[in-house]
Amino acid sequence: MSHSERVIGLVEDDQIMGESIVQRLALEGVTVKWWQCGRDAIREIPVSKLEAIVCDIRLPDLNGEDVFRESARSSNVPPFLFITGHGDIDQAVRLMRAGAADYFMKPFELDDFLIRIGELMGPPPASGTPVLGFAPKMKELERLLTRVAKLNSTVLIAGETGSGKEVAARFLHAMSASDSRPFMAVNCAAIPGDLLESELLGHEKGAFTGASQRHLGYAERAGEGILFLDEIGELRSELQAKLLRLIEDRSFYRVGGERPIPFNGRLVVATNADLPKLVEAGRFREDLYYRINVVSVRIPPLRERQQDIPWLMERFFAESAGRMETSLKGISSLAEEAALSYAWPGNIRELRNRMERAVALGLGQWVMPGDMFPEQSEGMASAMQMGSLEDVRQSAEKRHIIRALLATHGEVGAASKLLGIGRTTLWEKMRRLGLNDGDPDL
Ligand SMILES: Nc1ncnc2c1ncn2[C@@H]1O[C@H](COP(=O)(O)OP(=O)(O)OP(=O)(O)O)[C@@H](O)[C@H]1O
Repeated sequence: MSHSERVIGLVEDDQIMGESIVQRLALEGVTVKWWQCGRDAIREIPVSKLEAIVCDIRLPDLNGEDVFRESARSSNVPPFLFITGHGDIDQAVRLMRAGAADYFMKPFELDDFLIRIGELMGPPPASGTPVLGFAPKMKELERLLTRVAKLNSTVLIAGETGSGKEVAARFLHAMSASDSRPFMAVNCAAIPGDLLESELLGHEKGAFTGASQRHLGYAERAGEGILFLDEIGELRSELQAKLLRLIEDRSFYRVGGERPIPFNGRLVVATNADLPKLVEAGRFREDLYYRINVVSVRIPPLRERQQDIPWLMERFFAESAGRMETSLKGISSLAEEAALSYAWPGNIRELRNRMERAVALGLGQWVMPGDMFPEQSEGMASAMQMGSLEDVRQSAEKRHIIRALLATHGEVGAASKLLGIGRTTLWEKMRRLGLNDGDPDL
């Protein structure tokens, strides 16, 4: 369990028990607000933003049940976990019926107790500002990568070109405990095949003509950090075998080397190819595929997460406008609409490039569709003018809903209030406009 900057409450008068819980949770990155009597707890719980409360049943002034019932009056009561002695078991059961989350009978194993608290707290909340995207799929991906960052297994990131695989790998690195360690990115398709081995694994002096000095490869320079291999599907078969050995033995040989070099890093690989198909075609080793496919995540293409389009447009606009002299003040709604109806085959990279170009060349006050899509501006303008009233209404509605979702960090409930419609109606509209992934709770 690892929960940074998370706070739970503890109502416990026993000094030794209290201290051991506080210290143990501190090791897990959880801060504990500790009260030694019931009245103090009742007063402060409602204003303490707690994710869970651990409460002894016997307290010097009140009973744990009083603390629970008083706190339960507030609308946002965190889950209560009671600590009970043998004599209190009936009361603990009654409290569970009244809505308490669980109880632990003394004496208990602290590790089991911590696991239960971890379950009650749930995964860490996604931070207010998403890094990878606003769309529910991207928020889920962020949560998944945050969890995976704590492990040391190989991660396979699949996704179309330009969809943000490297950005996701860097996010994983930033979320891991070793974020101060190296992140070594290697694009297997960009380095000529005959050079890739020595770039990746290094070489000894004299290993081949021109090898005048020993060279440390990316795998070695990654140290205990991350070795990110992009376009893994492009790896030649000899190198596939060497990579398999690196994963299995956690060591490798520099070209021309006779001594195995330990690999202490974490391997993260990415592909835009369909690896199972490459395996079927005999172009990618099946054993290597299974080795790298321990944890796999897929980055959805931009067309499957339209909520992210206006958000990314604004980010890239601000970025480019901050770098260049421009008369532009912002993005027109027509440009936003055009971007929402475009398929983005080059995904985020294409969006970034198009926005950069628009800012560099745009002459008016607002980025217009023609600035972003010069190759089809005429066609688009006429398609827009000729669109049916229903099409126009739908695209305006879609844009407005996306704006509301952006303003409320993707909270459907809050967005529905902003839009003055019911949550179910908004949900239904989002489904119809292709703005959700089928999970009504997101
Ligand atoms: N969430 C994001 N926020 C801002 N920019 C992003 C995001 N995701 C990707 N980008 C930008 O989009 C471009 C492509 O991203 P990235 O290189 O991570 O994609 P990729 O899937 O690894 O591409 P390729 O398939 O070519 O290897 C980069 O300029 C990157 O900075």
